Amino acid sequence: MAERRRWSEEFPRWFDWVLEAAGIYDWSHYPVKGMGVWLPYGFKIRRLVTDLIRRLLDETGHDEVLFPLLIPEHLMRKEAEHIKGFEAEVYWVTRGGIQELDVKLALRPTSETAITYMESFWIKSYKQLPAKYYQIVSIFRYETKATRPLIRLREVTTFKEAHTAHANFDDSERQVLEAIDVYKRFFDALGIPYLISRRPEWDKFAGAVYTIAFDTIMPDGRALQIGTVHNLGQNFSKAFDVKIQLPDETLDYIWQTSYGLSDRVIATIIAIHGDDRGLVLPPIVAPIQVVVVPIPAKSEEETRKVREYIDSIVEELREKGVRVYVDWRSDVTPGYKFYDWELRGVPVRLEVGPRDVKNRTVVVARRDTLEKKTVPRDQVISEVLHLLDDIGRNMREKAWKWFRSYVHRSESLDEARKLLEEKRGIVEVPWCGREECGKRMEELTDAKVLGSPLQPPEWVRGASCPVCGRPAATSLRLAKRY
Ligand SMILES: Nc1ncnc2c1ncn2[C@@H]1O[C@H](COS(=O)(=O)NC(=O)[C@@H](N)CS)[C@@H](O)[C@H]1O
Repeated sequence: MAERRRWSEEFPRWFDWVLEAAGIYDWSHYPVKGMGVWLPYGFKIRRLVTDLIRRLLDETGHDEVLFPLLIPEHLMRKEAEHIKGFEAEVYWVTRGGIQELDVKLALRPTSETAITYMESFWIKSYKQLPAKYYQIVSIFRYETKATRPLIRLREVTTFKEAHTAHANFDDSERQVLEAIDVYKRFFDALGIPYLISRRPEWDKFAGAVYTIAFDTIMPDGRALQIGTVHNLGQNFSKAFDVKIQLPDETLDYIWQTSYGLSDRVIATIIAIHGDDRGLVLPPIVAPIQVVVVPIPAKSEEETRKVREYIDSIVEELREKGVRVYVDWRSDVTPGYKFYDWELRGVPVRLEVGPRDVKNRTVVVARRDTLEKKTVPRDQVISEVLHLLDDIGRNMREKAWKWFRSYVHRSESLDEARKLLEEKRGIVEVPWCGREECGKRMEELTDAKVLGSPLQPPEWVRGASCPVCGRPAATSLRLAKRY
């Protein structure tokens, strides 16, 4: 077992250590750069995370679909901005067996081209709209910046991409707001803090009219883009000639949005909630929510009583839908088991030995605060249910409190640069709204622009752009980014 890392001091090494030590993901052995293997325990977490986003999308009228992985070159090239933006990242298949292919096939970097092409056959009338599809698939991008497990992959194995079609611009704008709300509920359920920004014109999704992004802050203070919502306007529907008949019998191209999440969501659950002992999992995505550790008894009789006592607790918890596991291993000590299940982030641990059977008690330990207490047997179930709810809330509040301490405001670029240099995080400064000033700010602070709040914030009123001195129209957020 690689020796422990400190979450707070050496986050990147801690992250690599915990992915392997907790059995989440094997990044170091697979012989293709930017690609790793989901291990059994990690895959169970991934399944619970994808179940959650599926529920939120299904409840808001989306239908899950599945498109081919390969996109022929002529489709990839139809939307000029799109291919320009992805040209440097697309993997191409050029042979089938010993045959050279006459048409190069792209491994999908995202699926707007494939989906809009198929919609040109399917969608003819406004009566069929809105059409709201999503898929959770692998996408491939030949990332040239440093690849990192779950954070910057070349095969993005948990890519949830939603694609919607609408009869008019207003409907597509409403869909953008719905997508933002779905992502808020998703990240809130996982206790992941975020700032929502409209990306600047020079950093929007290739082919979009505009991009709205969710950014969080990782333990090393750098910002990470964890979700994006794009209004695509009619850029793709014009390129693919997807026209509908409107109520007044005229024809028009459809209006589209797309919004995506990836393995990064799981990276932030691990990174933001983790501590020096390892994972701390939100109960909603914990494969094991309660682990029971029997304390060995001396006699056969006592062992039998402990087992019966535990079996009755487990049965009652399972009846309540709690995911419970009893660690009956006989070759390791209770202490080792405590370490092992803390490393795997199990939210609640019950310790049960002969003394507990005699006193009709159970020792209950919570993973987030590491507090332990002895609870009477007849209160165990209600105590566990309360804890699972309280742990989720406590983790979310703690993460938001930490996040807010990393978000600053400043009217001086010099101060902003120093803040980002010394503490990292996100610094918000007044901005006139002009691109050259935004880009100049990136240079002067040696950071990247995340974008602006969706509405101009009150506090910039009367402030001036620190580059050109013009009155600020809104604010600009700067951060060291992944
Ligand atoms: N190389 C990568 N590794 C891991 N996650 C990534 C990678 N590239 C992008 N992502 C994540 O995937 C999300 C969606 O990607 S995106 O390019 O912004 N948007 C799209 O592809 C649109 N078609 C919406 S699905 C991003 O917000 C980011 O969180």
